[in-house]
Amino acid sequence: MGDGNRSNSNKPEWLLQYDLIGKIGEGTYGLVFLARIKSPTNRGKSIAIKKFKQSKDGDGVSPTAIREIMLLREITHENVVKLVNVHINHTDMSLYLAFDYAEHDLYEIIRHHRDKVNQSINQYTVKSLLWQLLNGLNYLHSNWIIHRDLKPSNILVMGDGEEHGVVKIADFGLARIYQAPLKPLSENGVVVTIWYRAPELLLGAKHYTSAVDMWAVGCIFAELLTLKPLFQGAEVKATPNPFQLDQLDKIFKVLGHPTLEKWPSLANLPHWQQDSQHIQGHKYDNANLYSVVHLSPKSPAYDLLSKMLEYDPRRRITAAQALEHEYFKMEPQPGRNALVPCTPGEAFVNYPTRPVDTTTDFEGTTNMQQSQQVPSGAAIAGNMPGGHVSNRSVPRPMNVGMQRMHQLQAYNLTSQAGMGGGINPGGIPMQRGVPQQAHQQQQLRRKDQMGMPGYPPQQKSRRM
Ligand SMILES: Nc1ncnc2c1ncn2[C@@H]1O[C@H](COP(=O)(O)OP(=O)(O)OP(=O)(O)O)[C@@H](O)[C@H]1O
Repeated sequence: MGDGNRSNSNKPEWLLQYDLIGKIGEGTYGLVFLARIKSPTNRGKSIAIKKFKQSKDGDGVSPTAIREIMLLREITHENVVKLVNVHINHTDMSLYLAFDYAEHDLYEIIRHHRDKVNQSINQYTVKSLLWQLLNGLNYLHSNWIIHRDLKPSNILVMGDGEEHGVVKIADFGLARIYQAPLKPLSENGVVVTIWYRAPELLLGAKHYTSAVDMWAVGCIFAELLTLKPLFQGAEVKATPNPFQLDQLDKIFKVLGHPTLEKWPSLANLPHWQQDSQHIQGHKYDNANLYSVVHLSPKSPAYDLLSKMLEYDPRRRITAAQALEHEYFKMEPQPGRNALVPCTPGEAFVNYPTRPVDTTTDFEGTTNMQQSQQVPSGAAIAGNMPGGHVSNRSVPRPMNVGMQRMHQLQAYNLTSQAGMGGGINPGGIPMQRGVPQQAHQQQQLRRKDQMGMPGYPPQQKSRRM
C-alpha cells in the first residue's frame, strides 16, 4: 500500500510508480484510470486504478470491509481480475485499488456486434466467454464469495498478448466493502441497473446466495446470444425498497408467472405477499424463453439457459454443475482465447480499444498534463470529437472515513501485492493452439472463516 505523502507535482507519492494515462470509466464506486507500471520489473504493464469516492459524512470502512480487501488480494484465478495493489491518499483518505488491466468487456463486445458490425457473436466465442465466466465464478463461489453485481461491464476480456481473449471477472467483493446494492441510496438518486437481478431479490429476499450470480449469468448468456438485454425493466432510482414491478413483469412475461409448485418458498418472500395485487396484475402463463433467444427448446444451449433462469434459487443450476453441462461438450468446444474466429478462414473481429480521457486528472476534475505518454492501441477520447468515456451508472458516494482508513493501514497492507506474479490457470478444457493448462487448486485457504457477511459460514450442506 502506498502512502499518501504528496510530491511537489501535487500527486500522491505512490502514484509516481505509475505513468498515469487517463480516465477509462466511471462506475458506482468512482473513477477508473489506466496507468502503466514504471519499475523495471513489469515495466509498461497496464493497470486499471479504481479510485473510490470519499463520502461527505463518511462513516468509514468497517473492520469487516478491511478484511474483505485483504481477502480480495488473495484471490488468484485466471478468470478473476487480479487486485495488484492497494493505495491510500492520506490527504483526502481516498482509497485506490490497482487491478490488472483488460482491454475489453462484455458490454462493449455486445455493443460492437449489435451497433457496429450488426452481426451475432459466433458460437465458439459465446461458449468460451460463458465457460470462462462460469469457471471464474465457480472459483469465487468455492471460496464463499458471491459477486452480487454481475453484468456485462463487469466481465472483462483481455486484449492482445499472452492472455488474449481470456475472461476476467471484475468488481467482485466490492459490494461488500461499501454499500450493498439493496441498501438505501438516499442522497443522490443513483440509477442502478436491475436487469441482471434475481427474482428472489426483487421480491425482497433478505439474503444473497450464490444463486443470484447464476441468474445474472443466465441473463448475460441470453444477451450474448441475442445482443439485447433479456429482461430490460425500466431502470430505477435506487430506493430502500427492492420491489421493482416493471423488472418482475419483464421476467414473468418471458418465463411465465412463478407458482408455488415451481418455487415453494415464494410464499415467504415479503413482496410476493405484500404486493400480490400488482404482481398478479398480468397473469403470464406461457413461458416463451426459447423463442426470445432464438433457440430450439430441445437444444443443450436452451437447456442450460433455462436451468440458469430457474425461479427457485435452490433449484437453479450451480456454476460447478453448469461447467459439466452437455452444452460445453458439444462442438464447438470452448477455448482459452475466446476472441479467435470460430472456423478457419473466418475473419477476426476487431474490437475497439477502450477510449482514454486524458483531460481528467486523478482528482477527477481538472486537466491532466497532456504530455503523458499515450498507450499504443488505446483510443484517446476527451477533447476529441465524438470521443467519450463510458459512464454507465451514476456514481454514488461511498463511506470511507478517516478513522477507518487508519485501521486499514493498521492491517499492514504495505507490501506490493504480487505484481506480475504467476497467474493461475483456470483449467479451460480446450485451448486453440495452446496446450491445455492444468487445473489449479480452487480453494483458497481462508485466514478468517468466522462469520463474514457475504461469505457464508462453513456448513455441511449449502447451496452455492
Ligand atoms: N481492470 C479493469 N481493466 C479495464 N477496464 C476496467 C477494469 N475494471 C473496470 N474497468 C472498466 O471501467 C469502467 C467503469 O467500471 P466500474 O466497475 O467502476 O463501473 P461499471 O461496471 O461500469 O458500473 P458499476 O460501478 O455500476 O458496476 C467499465 O467500463 C469497466 O469495464
